[in-house]
Amino acid sequence: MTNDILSISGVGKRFGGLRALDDVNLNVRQGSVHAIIGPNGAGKSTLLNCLVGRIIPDEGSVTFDGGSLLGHSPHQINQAGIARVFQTPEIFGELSVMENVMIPAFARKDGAFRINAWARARERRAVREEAEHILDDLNLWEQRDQIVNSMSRGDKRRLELAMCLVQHPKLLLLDEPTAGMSRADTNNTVDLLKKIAERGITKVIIEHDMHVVFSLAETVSVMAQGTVIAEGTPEQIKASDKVQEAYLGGAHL
Ligand SMILES: Nc1ncnc2c1ncn2[C@@H]1O[C@H](COP(=O)(O)OP(=O)(O)OP(=O)(O)O)[C@@H](O)[C@H]1O
Repeated sequence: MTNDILSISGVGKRFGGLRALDDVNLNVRQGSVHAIIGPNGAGKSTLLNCLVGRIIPDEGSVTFDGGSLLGHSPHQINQAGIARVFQTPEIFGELSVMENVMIPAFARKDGAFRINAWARARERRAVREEAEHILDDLNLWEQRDQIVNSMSRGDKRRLELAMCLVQHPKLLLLDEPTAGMSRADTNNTVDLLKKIAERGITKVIIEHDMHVVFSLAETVSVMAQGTVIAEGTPEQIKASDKVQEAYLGGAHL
């Protein structure tokens, strides 16, 4: 399909004798919110690692925005427009909230800073305005001068989301965005993710919390034992016997 921003085809990965990924086929539509769910050990994180260059598949292809991702470093993949929100926030604890958001914003505009002093000043102002806008969107404006180490876990996760958004990714990978959160924080995160949906960024979400999955995703792919066993709308997935079976003994849909 021409409107797929990401196409994963026939991807396989072995760890010793274990087939962590086995002929994975998955397409993500431009602008959609696509969830990948599945019981523990299904291969979700391994697949995500293949998308960001941390793991190289043994076979198959991964195409993003018209080009192959395979053989590229995590940095190159990030530059190509894929940003990942990690399970563990990767932030600079000694710096303020604003400084943390400015770092990836400047990194994105890297080349522009070498032109001349005037262009640099203009760029700096534009970058700051963009950072301010995103902090406001993510309800972090009041905390802009706070040192990150002193923030709550939920606030740190929001900050990390801000740090991803300021890079203007074409594809945002969310790796269990609500892991370890209270129900209230989870609901806030869902609201925030809905709010940023207006930006039209394609999102792939790995998530165990079915409430989150069914509130956000338009398409759900279900993985089990290293492969995609079902795909459909949240309603189709909820009604699928095959999916219920894959989850027996695990999470309930
Ligand atoms: N680096 C590795 N070396 C060896 N085996 C690995 C490695 N990474 C993952 N595995 C194995 O590959 C399989 C898939 O793991 P993966 O972490 O991708 O599953 P998952 O669906 O993300 O699970 P969870 O929901 O528990 O995070 C598991 O059996 C896991 O033990």
